[in-house]
Amino acid sequence: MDNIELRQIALAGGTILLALLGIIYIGARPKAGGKNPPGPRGLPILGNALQVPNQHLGAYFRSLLETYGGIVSLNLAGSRVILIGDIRLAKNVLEKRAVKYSARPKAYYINNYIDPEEVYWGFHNQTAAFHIARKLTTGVMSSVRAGVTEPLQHFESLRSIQLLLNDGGKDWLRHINGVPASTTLAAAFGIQYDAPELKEAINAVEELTKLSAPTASIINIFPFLDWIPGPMPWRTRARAYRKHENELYESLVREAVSGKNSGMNTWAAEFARDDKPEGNQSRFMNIFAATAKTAVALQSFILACVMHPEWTRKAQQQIDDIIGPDRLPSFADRPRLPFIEAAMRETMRWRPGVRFGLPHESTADDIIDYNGEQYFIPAGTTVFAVTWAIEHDPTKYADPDSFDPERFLDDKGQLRSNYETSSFGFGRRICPGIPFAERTLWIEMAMLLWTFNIRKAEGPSSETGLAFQYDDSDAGFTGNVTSAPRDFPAVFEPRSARHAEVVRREWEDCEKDLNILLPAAKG
Ligand code: HEM
Repeated sequence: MDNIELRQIALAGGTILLALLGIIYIGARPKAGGKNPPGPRGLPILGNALQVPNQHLGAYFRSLLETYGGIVSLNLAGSRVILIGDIRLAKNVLEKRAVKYSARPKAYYINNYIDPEEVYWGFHNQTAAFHIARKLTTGVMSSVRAGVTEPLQHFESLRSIQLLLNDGGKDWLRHINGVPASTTLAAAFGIQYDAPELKEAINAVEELTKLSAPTASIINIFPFLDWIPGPMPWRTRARAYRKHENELYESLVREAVSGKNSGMNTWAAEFARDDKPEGNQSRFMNIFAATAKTAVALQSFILACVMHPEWTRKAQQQIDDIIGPDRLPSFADRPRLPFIEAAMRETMRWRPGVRFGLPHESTADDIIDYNGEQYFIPAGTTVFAVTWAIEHDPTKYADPDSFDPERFLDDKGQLRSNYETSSFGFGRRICPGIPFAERTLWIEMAMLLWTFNIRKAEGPSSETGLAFQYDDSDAGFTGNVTSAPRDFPAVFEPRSARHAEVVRREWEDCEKDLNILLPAAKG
């Protein structure tokens, strides 16, 4: 849903509403028993639509929450939006009242053309299909929790580390992005990191991301245009995408279930098994090609190493004390390396990849109590839990823009027990991929810190002739639904010749065959 342009959509939506219906806007009025949450004053008809920026929506939402408190109401040309900037309230609404707050707002182009069969179940409401897909995902994630994918995740991280060693970080973004992409697609479909299908699957997700943006098609704004018969551009593009996508995923699932990858314990094989009560559900596998959010977290981690290197010395000290210079970290070391865990939590807090979560939609009228006030939330309200505000609440996180993993550690250097985060969403729609994402992040961060000192590139850039200006403010990040650091150079220096030699040796000796890394269950 990148390139979101709420303002344009709301503006056009509001205008068309007026023109077609000729109604006089009466505003989103409070009902008996509760008032509207506070928010900026809007215009007649358009409400706040003209105030909403096209980019950096997360920053705008955060500034509103700082001005008005932990809950803000916006009226986008008649559509009601609630922003939440307080984790207690987010849990109270999206978790305790999940029955009312777990739908997704509908998008015309996605629902009617891009994904009419609702296989990308994260976009859609809680239908029977959604419950089946979610249950199966919880099932594969329980084997992830049990460690089934850890050998694969260890291998993929080691692969990226030796690539970084070989080029000193010249192509670091590609190597780092490759980790979540090939780990997820191997676990899901058994795709090898060098298989052509990997690139194809990533391209298909990129196209889906574009097509699912609210601005992807004029019919999101003017659905009545869809009455025009014939080969309109939105139909042609969606049809081409669907055809290519169906062929791609059918072949990925076929290879995983009965073809060359069928010797592996993949999620596709699990979804396709027809001896379970739900039968073969492999059509829900497409969603697992999305790996961007994990990649963004790794990019932000590299930015934190480059711009705020002070903390890396402490992390490396702990790694040296526990592991020493003769081997790389492995998952077995995780309980003894709380600093890495804290650095991972701080990365997710400091520059969350999804700055205002994914929208939930309420399905029944509700009244919520907050700070002594009662607020009325009508059915059909879009609710955003704004991570960018929640994770930067100065009453909870001192100096919230500084990168400081130690805020998650107690006096003895152990992890504090009260950890909670908004970065993965809430309630019935909370990210089901957390166990997999966390393992990918942890092992990659541990290996990077063991092997390298990661620093800024010095000297003038060959392209501009000027020193590169590093920037961790909003301007240094893309301002879409997924907020990633803009490209920046980084140098990956091995901490010693010994460290480099150990990486090369472990890479040479490690198991590389996915059939062995992900063995199919016997019997
Ligand atoms: C650092 C990495 C990740 C982040 C920050 C992240 C974040 C999120 C967020 C914020 C949501 C929306 C939650 C809500 O609506 O309340 C979500 C949904 C989802 N995520 Fe993740 N995610 C990550 C990695 C993954 C991975 C690795 C997978 C799968 C292997 C995954 C699968 C999903 C799915 C299927 C949904 C839709 C759930 C639903 O609608 O019920 N995510 N994620």
